[in-house]
Formats: sequence, C-alpha cells, structure tokens
Amino acid sequence: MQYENTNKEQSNLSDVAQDIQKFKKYIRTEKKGDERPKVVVMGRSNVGKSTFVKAVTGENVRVGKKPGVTLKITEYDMGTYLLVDLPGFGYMEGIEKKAQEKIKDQIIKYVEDNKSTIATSILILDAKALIEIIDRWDQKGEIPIDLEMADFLEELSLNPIFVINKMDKIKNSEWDAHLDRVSEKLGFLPPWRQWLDILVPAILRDNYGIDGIKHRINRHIQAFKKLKSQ
Ligand SMILES: Nc1nc2c(ncn2[C@@H]2O[C@H](COP(=O)(O)OP(=O)(O)OP(=O)(O)O)[C@@H](O)[C@H]2O)c(=O)[nH]1
Ligand SMILES: [Mg+2]
Repeated sequence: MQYENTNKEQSNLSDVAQDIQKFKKYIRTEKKGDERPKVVVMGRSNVGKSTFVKAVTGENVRVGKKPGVTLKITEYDMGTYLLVDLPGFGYMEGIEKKAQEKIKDQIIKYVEDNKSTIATSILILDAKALIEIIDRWDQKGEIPIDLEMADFLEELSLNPIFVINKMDKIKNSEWDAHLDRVSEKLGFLPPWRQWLDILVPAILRDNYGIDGIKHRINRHIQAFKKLKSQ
C-alpha cells in the first residue's frame, strides 16, 4: 500500500510541475526601461478580465467559458500606459491545486515587484457569485480570495477600482439592493452610490460600464504622472 501511495504522490507532483512549467513558459516580463505607468487587471478566474482587456485594447484577447483561460501575464501598449492582463486567482479547470497556489504567488510577486509603476488596479468581481462565495466562506470562518485580493491591493495603495461584473445576472429592480450588499461586503458603508469612484457595476460582455472604467483609469494615470513629476 505504501508503494501505491508514493506512486500517486509522485504523479501528482509531476502534474503540478507540468502546470507550473506551462505557466512559466508563457510569462512575458516587462521590457527593460519602460517606465510607463501600469494598470493591472486582477480577479478570480472566469470573472471577465480578458473580456475587459479585449474591449479596452481592441486586441484579439482569448476569452473563455472555463476558468483558467489566461495563464500568462501580458502587457498591452495603450500609449500613455500599459494594461496588464493577469491570470485568475483560485479555481482553474485542469490545473492542479498546488499549481494554482504557485500562479497566485507569481501574480502577487508581479504586483509587488511592479508596485512603484502601477497607477491603478482593476479588481473584477462576479456580482452574483461574490455574495454566494462570501456567505459560504463566512460560515467557515475564512476569508474568501476576492476579499484577500481587495485587502492586498489596498494595503499596497494601488488605488483599486472594483468592477462588479455580470450584472445581467441580477434583476434590474434588484441592482441597488445588490450593489449595497456588495459594497458592504467590500467594507464600504452603503449606499453604494457614495463610492462611485471606486465601485463600478458592469456587463463587460456587452461593453456596459467600459467607458466609466476608462474614465477612472485616465484620472488615475494623470494623478500618477503628476505625483511622479513632483
Ligand atoms: N453573463 C455574463 N458573462 C460574461 C460577462 N463578461 C464576461 N462574461 C463571460 O465570462 C466568461 C469568462 O470571461 P473571460 O474574460 O475569459 O474571464 P477571465 O477572467 O479572463 O478568465 P481567466 O482567464 O480564466 O482567468 C466568458 O464566457 C465571457 O463571455 C458579463 O458581463 N455577463
Ligand atoms: Mg483571461
């Protein structure tokens, strides 16, 4: 029996190594000397990060139904800034749990390493799943990864903009109440409309909310440049 266990462990380990290798192979590091401000796009797998990047850049970014589509860090040249599409945190289809943890570590490392050039961060959240996940984790007495990410970005003073995506899953008549709940879960006292600078409801698939996010990004870029030139 001992033999079987060892064997299983070994095969698991090699799966993890392969997943990490796959991820490493794709990583594109920043060009040396490019000091332009960065805007990082973060969020759990499948929340719509690439949908957002695709809409903003007009590039043919791959989006997909399964979590774990984006496995590389890609920087898009937006002229005055670089928009960075990151892999998702948490569950990814076909990727071992240990490899998911490694990917999360790499994302955190990327953000920490680049923190002095990041003008703002976009944290995309799934409007409906967020509340369900938080309630489930609360019962277990644990902090869900979305809130962990929100805290991380705030602690590093990366001026997060929270995009509450997939609002098409919420009935129109319930938008305000739902956004108040999201706001409260994120630690912002409702009503959510007090926080319009940082909370943006969106249906990224239909381009709803994109202009508002772009506007906020530009404001952050201007403020960042002003700060750096002082
Ligand atoms: N219902 C709904 N679906 C959306 C919306 N935005 C994106 N999606 C869908 O969500 C799925 C995931 O989108 P992606 O943009 O690939 O998500 P991602 O966060 O980049 O995912 P990973 O790369 O796997 O981390 C796709 O099927 C999208 O079409 C939205 O506003 N509403
Ligand atoms: Mg993606």
